[in-house]
Amino acid sequence: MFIDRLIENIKSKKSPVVVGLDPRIEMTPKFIKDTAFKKRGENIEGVGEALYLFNKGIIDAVYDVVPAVKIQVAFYEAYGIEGFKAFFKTAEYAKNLGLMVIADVKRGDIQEVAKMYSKAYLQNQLFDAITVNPYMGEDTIMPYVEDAIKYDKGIFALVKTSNKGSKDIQDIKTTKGEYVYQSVARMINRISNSTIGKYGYSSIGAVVGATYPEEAKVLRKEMPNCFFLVPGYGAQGGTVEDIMDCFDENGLGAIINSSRSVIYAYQSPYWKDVYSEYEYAQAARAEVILMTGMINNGLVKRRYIAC
Ligand SMILES: O=C(O)c1cc(=O)[nH]c(=O)n1[C@@H]1O[C@H](COP(=O)(O)O)[C@@H](O)[C@H]1O
Repeated sequence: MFIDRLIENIKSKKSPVVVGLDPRIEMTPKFIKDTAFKKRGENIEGVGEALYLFNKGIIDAVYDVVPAVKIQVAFYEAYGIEGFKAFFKTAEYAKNLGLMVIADVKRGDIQEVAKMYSKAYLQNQLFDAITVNPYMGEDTIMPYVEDAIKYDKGIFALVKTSNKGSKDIQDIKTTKGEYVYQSVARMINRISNSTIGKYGYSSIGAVVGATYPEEAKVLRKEMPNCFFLVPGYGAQGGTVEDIMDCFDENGLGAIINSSRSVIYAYQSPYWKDVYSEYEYAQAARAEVILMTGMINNGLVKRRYIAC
């Protein structure tokens, strides 16, 4: 089952860290752009090649220390077909090195359309899981749930997102006296009952932002079946302390995504005097190892089991 494989990958890598492959061409090291543009031209094909080469370097540097990567489709979709090629090639490269691949596509639409999104990603062997947006209602996420079960995949449904404006809608009080995100959490936790693995978690998980630790603490209790995908660590301000309540006492229950803080670690004040842009991938590895150590340290301090 997807969730059991994810947990076993976390245990074997001793890390709950997910590297977010969200590459920006303007932040790509010059030596990579030079190589890509020489090969494919200084055009959209060259951009696609540069994004792929950048990702390949990061994957080579981290595949043995993290369980999964998350590839946010917008960074590729922006470059049309060439961007999509880089997206799929990146997924394939990561998969071949044993990483689990989360396609961050945040889909949501009426059932008939959702079926096609599900066909595109959950029925594609390159992807282990996708992110979905459940705010259009239960019927709209059922095609993903059905495919997750049928094709042994996972989904992470947005519950409490990391952005500032997540309060605008998600924190509205309902007539039942709870927040909208709690109603969504209840719906997802109920649906997740249909596919529980041997560690007690479901392949139907939730996205909970690192930037809302109080809400995460409540949600950990209200969604006992659901593994959390936690974005917002690092660049968006989430800290180790902020994510601790996303875990259970066995050190399970959450994977922590960091995109910018890892892939551009070589530009950060912390690493910029240590690694040059030629060593961007080593810097990403150093950052991932540091992040893993800090999280495991935090878990041990709580007397939880480390990953
Ligand atoms: O679903 C997500 O992954 C997601 C949900 C959310 O609430 N907030 C959020 O930032 N994300 C994603 O997590 C990543 C965050 O990137 P960094 O801020 O660079 O670490 C991006 O790929 C976002 O699309």
